[in-house]
Amino acid sequence: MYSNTLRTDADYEALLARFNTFLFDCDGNLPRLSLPISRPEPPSFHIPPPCRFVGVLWHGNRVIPGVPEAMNLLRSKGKQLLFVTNNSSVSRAAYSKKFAKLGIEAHVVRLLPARFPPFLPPRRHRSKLTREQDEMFSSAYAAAVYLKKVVGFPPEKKVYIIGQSGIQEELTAEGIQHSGAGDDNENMREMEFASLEPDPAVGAVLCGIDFHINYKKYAKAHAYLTRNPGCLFLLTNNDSTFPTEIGLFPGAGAISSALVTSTGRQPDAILGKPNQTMMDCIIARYHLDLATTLMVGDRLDTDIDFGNRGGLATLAVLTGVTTEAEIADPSQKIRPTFVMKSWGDLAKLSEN
Ligand SMILES: O=C(O)[C@H](O)[C@H](O)COP(=O)(O)O
Ligand SMILES: [Mg+2]
Repeated sequence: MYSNTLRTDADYEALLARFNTFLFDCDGNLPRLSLPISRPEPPSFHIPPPCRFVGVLWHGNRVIPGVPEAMNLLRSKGKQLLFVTNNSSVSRAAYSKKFAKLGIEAHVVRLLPARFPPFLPPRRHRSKLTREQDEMFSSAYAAAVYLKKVVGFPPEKKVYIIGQSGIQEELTAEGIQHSGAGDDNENMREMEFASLEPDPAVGAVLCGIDFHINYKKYAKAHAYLTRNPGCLFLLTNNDSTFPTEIGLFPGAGAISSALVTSTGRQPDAILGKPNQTMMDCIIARYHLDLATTLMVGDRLDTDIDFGNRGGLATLAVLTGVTTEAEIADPSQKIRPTFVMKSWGDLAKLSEN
């Protein structure tokens, strides 16, 4: 048993009294990605064998019992909620659809479509949220802000993307030109190397989770990274695995490792959890008081390490990738401040 496992109403009340801002991990699955659930919703909440939940808030297309009520309780007490995901496959706006579908209130800015021409969008496309009201942070957004604000990426240069629409839309929203991603989903024909002539405008390769990865994308990224040593090599995140409702599959880190092998280069920056670039963005954007901010996640090597390194208290839930035995293991180097069986357990307080 871990020394600081919360289980009683008094434990939960003390947690709410101590913290004002709650950062939540979200987890991989999204509507278009999770496997279609053909059977009708079972009357009771049934966890299909052989896997457990895969996260903090939801399990595939099903919200973890008690989570919406627990989140409403936090909002009723005036707490600040932020959602932080390493999943770069879709934009933050797409996440807002998932939250709505699962009954979790989340204030997420709406982005322009990836192909939107670079002029002022019509009113219907402009988000009504201010940046401070936006509650969603993704590794794709962190990468776009890093390129814009930290690198000062030249407007005439392009980013070659191994990844999906999430990265395209976040780069477009920051006015950064890009190529690759879905444009290269169709693999090259045998030995058609002449067609891979690199685009001289490319000044960075940005790699994230890509469910349509192929040799053409790897060949183009390899060419950019080896022919021009000045070409930046950036990862949205390097999670080893991607969590789904039927288990773990290769993650963004597995996708980018092929480029590390072929180019002999290490990434110049990795933007997602547990790396602190995203944490620095969040702390600066929301002027967080670290003493009253809690990071809630299910993975020790990303969520909990992210919070620990950022100087936050951390809470590991047991509805995801990490088990209590792993946390309690004396050799475990990444230790959360607290452990809870499920974040949904907090809903009990709203019944009082
Ligand atoms: O491989 C990945 O990209 C990650 O496993 C995945 O997206 C994690 O998402 P998070 O748990 O940070 O919401
Ligand atoms: Mg997670």
